[in-house]
Amino acid sequence: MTDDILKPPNDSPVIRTIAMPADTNPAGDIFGGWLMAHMDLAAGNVATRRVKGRAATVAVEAMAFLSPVLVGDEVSFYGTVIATGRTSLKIRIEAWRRKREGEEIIKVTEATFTFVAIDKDRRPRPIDPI
Ligand SMILES: CCCCCCCCCCCCCCCC(=O)SCCNC(=O)CCNC(=O)[C@H](O)C(C)(C)COP(=O)(O)OP(=O)(O)OC[C@H]1O[C@@H](n2cnc3c(N)ncnc32)[C@H](O)[C@@H]1OP(=O)(O)O
Repeated sequence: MTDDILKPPNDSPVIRTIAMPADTNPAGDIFGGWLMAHMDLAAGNVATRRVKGRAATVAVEAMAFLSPVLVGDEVSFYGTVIATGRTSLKIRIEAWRRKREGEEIIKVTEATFTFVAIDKDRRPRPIDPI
């Protein structure tokens, strides 16, 4: 097991929430789609701050689910901009779970989202350099 599976990022999470019974699949575990939606939201939040305006998801790279999320888990979504192009940017999102009554934290999934800064007509617009 590599170190990055054992330790979450140092930054504050973009989103931290509790997995609820309404978020489960028929087997009682949390839906993968619930995680994906939160990851998109977290990446969108990071993108919106970076591009100082609207941004749209244009692509998501492969996502593997490493560990199930259970009802009552605290789930934290961390996001980092890893590359910036002319109008697009790539954001790495990691999701980590903590059991309700414990301190152990486990990586659940990770993925790289590509967002495009868009204008009022929903067309790509250049991203300001930092
Ligand atoms: C009232 C408002 C409140 C706001 C409150 C904000 C709150 C904040 C938190 C909320 C956050 C929510 C976050 C949810 C975000 C969605 O849910 S968005 C909805 C889902 N996404 C969509 O509907 C997008 C649909 N796609 C499109 O409209 C068009 O593809 C786009 C995005 C406008 C791009 O148009 P295009 O003609 O493909 O653009 P093109 O010039 O070819 O390429 C532009 C850039 O994208 C890159 N690109 C294009 N396709 C790809 C691809 N497949 N892979 C990688 N890169 C690509 C290009 O390489 C290029 O990059 P740069 O070299 O310029 O850096």
